[in-house]
Amino acid sequence: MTKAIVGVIGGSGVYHLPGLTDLREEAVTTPWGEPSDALRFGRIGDTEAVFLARHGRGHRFSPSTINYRANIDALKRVGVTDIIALSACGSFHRELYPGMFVLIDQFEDRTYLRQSTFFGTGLVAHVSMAHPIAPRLRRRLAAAAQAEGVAFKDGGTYLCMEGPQFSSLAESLGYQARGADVIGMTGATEAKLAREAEICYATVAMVTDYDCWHEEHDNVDVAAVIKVMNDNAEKAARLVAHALRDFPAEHEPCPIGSDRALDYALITHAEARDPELVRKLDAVAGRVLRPA
Ligand SMILES: CSC[C@H]1O[C@H](OP(=O)(O)O)[C@H](O)[C@@H]1O
Ligand SMILES: Nc1ncnc2[nH]cnc12
Repeated sequence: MTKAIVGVIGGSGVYHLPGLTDLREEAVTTPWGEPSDALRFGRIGDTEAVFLARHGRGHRFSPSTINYRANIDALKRVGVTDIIALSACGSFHRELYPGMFVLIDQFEDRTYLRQSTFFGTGLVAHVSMAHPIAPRLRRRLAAAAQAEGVAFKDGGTYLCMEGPQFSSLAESLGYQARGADVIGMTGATEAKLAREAEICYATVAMVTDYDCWHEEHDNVDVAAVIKVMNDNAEKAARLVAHALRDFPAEHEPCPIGSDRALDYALITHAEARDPELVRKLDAVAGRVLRPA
């Protein structure tokens, strides 16, 4: 049996997780460098949880300079099986208003300045990203939102831009026309790495603004995002606490195989693998790389 341990990644405006009991903090180092912050271990109900501030406390890292690989490796290294990612986002629909949550099920990745894979020369892997969000985890979040009376939309596409600047009007209208529902700068990179690390991943996209396309609303700025997030922090904490209190003790196998993503992904022949890269992958891919 694999014990369920839930990682919670807090984004803009979420640098702590209220409700974590038996709190303990540990700086975890990884072969990919330093995570954004120390991991904070604790529990909610009987469920073990680990909190990580994506941008670090004080918001030190920009979406392009976050060491996503170190963040995901660190969570994997301490046994995290499922990640709930909390993310602020802009909305492309009038009915997805600031304060509403979207349990997205798709990403479009338009980033270009980050490391979004653990693999490469010496060990090539191609995992499926057809369905980036773990459906069972998403259902748990939907049930928790429902039970807590939090307004949410079930499903949606998150367009992940590089940033750090917000979009131009032409870009915003273009993303809207191509069917994106919300926009942020972090989710797709994290989801790809979580999939490679065989961790179930689901995003709570919290709408903070209408980007810059809505004639009756101001163009997004940081102050607006943080103001809505401050108003929402308590709602997000309630949703997470509810989901964790109801979490099963044993990790449930993912129906789409997020937790076995490497079963058919490695293509480099054993004799052609770079031993140094194999060593770096001890936590992320140990399940399939360790001799039987
Ligand atoms: C502060 S506005 C832009 C910033 O907010 C979002 O952060 P996160 O996804 O970590 O909640 C967005 O992705 C940008 O990083
Ligand atoms: N409009 C927006 N664009 C990109 N990232 C965001 N995070 C919050 N609002 C955003």
